[in-house]
Amino acid sequence: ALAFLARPRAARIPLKGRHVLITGGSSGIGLAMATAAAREGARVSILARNAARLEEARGAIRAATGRDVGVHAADVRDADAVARALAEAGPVDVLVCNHGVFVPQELEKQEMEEVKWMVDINLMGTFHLVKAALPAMKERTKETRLPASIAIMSSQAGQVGVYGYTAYSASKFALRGLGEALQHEVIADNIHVSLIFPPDTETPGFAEENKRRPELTNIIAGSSGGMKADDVARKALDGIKSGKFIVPCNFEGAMLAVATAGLSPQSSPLTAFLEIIGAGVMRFAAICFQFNWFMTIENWYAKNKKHA
Ligand SMILES: NC(=O)C1=CN([C@@H]2O[C@H](COP(=O)(O)OP(=O)(O)OC[C@H]3O[C@@H](n4cnc5c(N)ncnc54)[C@H](OP(=O)(O)O)[C@@H]3O)[C@@H](O)[C@H]2O)C=CC1
Ligand SMILES: CCCCCCCCCCCCCCCC(=O)[C@@H](N)CO
Repeated sequence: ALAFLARPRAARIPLKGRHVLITGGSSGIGLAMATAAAREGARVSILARNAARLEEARGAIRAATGRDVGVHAADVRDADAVARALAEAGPVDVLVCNHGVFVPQELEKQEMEEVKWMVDINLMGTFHLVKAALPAMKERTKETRLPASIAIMSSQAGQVGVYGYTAYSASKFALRGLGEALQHEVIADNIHVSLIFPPDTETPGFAEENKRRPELTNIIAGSSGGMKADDVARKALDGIKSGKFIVPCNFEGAMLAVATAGLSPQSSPLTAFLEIIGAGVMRFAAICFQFNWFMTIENWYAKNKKHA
């Protein structure tokens, strides 16, 4: 029955010879994805703010793959700049909205300016990109008759709220709402939406984050094993190519995907089956994880009150 029910229908989305545009492609996960996509024979464009870092990435990708990538300097917060960059880059087959910023801090201590900055880049920036890319993407799927993809980089902090991440988690949860609704709107044009949910990943951005990370954020996020950017990039591209809506990256991520399946689209009958069978068990696991996290918080506050 699930083979009949599962929607949208499974798709294979090839990368070879197609135009893949990756935001945040000058660093970390985005750079790893750009390199892997170029290696697979895609025509790759990368977009970020800093032109010097973009050129550096272009050199690194050329050294690693022998392929040249297009670079576009734009701030995703600037809708006009994004539209200009997309016009310059030409029609996209696979749009990867990977750009993102993260500064963890208890909300009480975090300036509203920093909260707005994270929401503006992580959430509003993704709206700007999709709006700018969609018209030409639709034309292109009509012409080529090949399925296209809009991939959005969330985070495991976009599946479960984590201490120190009120702003970041909010921006990443929001991307899921955007993605679920968008999938309804673009399926008629043969466009598949993928949401990617990595755990802590070794990147320049993560090294920066660690300088300011509250101890409790560290402990709770540590419930999921860390990954290397190349491995996240591999999982992300495989997920995109098979048109998966939810793309987990490690074992804990696979459990989280079942625990938070909700009303998400599911094209795989096998995964749908695992979600149905696993629902009760994973809810129990989730209760255990939350018990553990609340105990950790309680103990940490009891210990640190003495110093206050
Ligand atoms: N590393 C991790 O632990 C995890 C990361 N993620 C997510 O993965 C994505 C990539 O993270 P990671 O590789 O660590 O990040 P990095 O900080 O290493 O790289 C971020 C990239 O985004 C670009 N970027 C940032 N702000 C803007 C902007 N306003 N406009 C255009 N481009 C921008 C940066 O370039 P520039 O500064 O030049 O604009 C850079 O290329 C993010 O969405 C992040 O939330 C999810 C889970 C875990
Ligand atoms: C029911 C089963 C539960 C399974 C285990 C749950 C583990 C949850 C851990 C959440 C980790 C959040 C990491 C965020 C990383 C990130 O986005 C930052 N580094 C910023 O980039």
